[in-house]
Amino acid sequence: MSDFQKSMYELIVETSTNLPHDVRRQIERAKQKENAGTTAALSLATITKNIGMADEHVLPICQDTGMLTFEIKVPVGANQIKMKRDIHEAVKQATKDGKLRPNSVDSLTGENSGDNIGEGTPIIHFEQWEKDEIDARLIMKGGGCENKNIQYSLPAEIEGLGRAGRDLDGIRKCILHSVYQAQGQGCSAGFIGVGIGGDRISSYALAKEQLFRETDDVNPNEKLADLEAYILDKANTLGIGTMGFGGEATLLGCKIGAGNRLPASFFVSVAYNCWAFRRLGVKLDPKTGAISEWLYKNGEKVTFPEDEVAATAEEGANETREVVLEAPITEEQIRELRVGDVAVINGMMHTGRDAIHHHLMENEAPIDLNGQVIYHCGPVMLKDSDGQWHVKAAGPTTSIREEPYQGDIMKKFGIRAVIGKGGMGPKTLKALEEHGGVYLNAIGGAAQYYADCIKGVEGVDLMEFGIPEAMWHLRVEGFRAIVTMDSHGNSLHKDVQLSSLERLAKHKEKVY
Ligand SMILES: O=C(O)C[C@H](O)C(=O)O
Ligand code: SF4
Repeated sequence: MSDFQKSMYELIVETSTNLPHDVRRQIERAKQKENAGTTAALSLATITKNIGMADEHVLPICQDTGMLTFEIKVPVGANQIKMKRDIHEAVKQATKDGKLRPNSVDSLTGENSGDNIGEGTPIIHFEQWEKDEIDARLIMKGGGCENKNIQYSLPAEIEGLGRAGRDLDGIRKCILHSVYQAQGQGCSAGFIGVGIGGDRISSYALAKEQLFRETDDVNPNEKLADLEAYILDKANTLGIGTMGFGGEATLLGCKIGAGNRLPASFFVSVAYNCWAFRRLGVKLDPKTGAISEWLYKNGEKVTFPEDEVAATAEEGANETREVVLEAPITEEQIRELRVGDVAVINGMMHTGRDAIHHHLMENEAPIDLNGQVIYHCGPVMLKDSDGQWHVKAAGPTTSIREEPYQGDIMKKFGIRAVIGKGGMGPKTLKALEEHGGVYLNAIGGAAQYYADCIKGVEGVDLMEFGIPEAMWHLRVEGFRAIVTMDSHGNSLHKDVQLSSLERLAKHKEKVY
């Protein structure tokens, strides 16, 4: 099986860089629904441009290359120990080549292993079957959408929907609520896999398993097929939209599986996957380990036009105001910004995510941050032979994790703008108002699109936190992000959350 390692390397690279055909078709469908010129349409155009760029340059679609999970079916007698070793080598190589971000972090020390190999990572499941061939599938599910997974234990009281009992209607309420509670934070429009029954663990496993179904298949169980169609239809009336900016496309796929449960337990588990739905598979010759067939590549491969972002921006030009910002930014400049404006950033910005925010609470900053822009981002970086760093992927990370720190840090260091995704909460909103700060929402997952705006890496501090968590000093040009929280107490996120809750409550009445 000399080719097995090579095949696994190909599977990893392809999964990270080339979105499956069925996923592309769903994104295209969502695009048709959005009205040209709206923020939702502009965001979707950025997403599709990013998909094209990743494909063309063979680079990660999103900088968070996720928790690598391999599901492998093998004929009797296959050497699983050797296969596991080969997968580890392939993962290390793909990390070295910038196709994967080093994503394996020691939970106790915080140390990043640097090569994606660590206690429990990557996840590899083997199962024997009676067929002669090997079937290897891989899903790379990012941390932001993983954080939006949710598990319900019925009966339960569901926000907006009331009592959910141990029946199909109770299940319906849980699933609808799961989409509402994710808002835009898992980089909507997303896909969900649902597991009904089992114990807590197998229920979640069943949910994740559903994500391996083709997005346009039909559930053989009629009741579940009906529920899937219902959820897809109704979730798209919630008005959460792409990145939670409001709009028509909130959910792109819903797949539900059911297993038996214990008499005393009734779990409904939901695995939320962002639009950057990276899962592929291959069939392999068991003797050589060579790829004989790719999975999830049947039907039309939609490719997206390159110039659509510019065209969509133009169509919306009458409704949105563009403001150019370059650090150091003054309080007056910030006070002029309103929710809905598009900020175009030139000059310097500095990355800072979980470890940096935690660090800055207690320590001084490594550089003067007065009037500066902080970017919630953990990029994929590669060093060349001259010791110069290059950005390989650099989209935003979920900002809400910094909610306990952000306001204090902005005030302490005089930071004027933070860029991230998914929005922040009341504490930050209040600080923006008091201090004169702004929150800018970049398009989650658009890691190639933003990497292209980064024209130079001027340095790095706090590398001891690992590549994704270090503070990178980046020089950018034409980096576009939308003002979604301003210094006048306005928050698009708050508004969308409230209006989507009202819409959710319309589905309170019994359906099943
Ligand atoms: O870790 C990241 O870079 C992003 C993460 O997947 C997120 O969605 O917040
Ligand atoms: S940043 Fe968004 S697109 Fe990327 S892994 Fe996280 S949730 Fe998915």
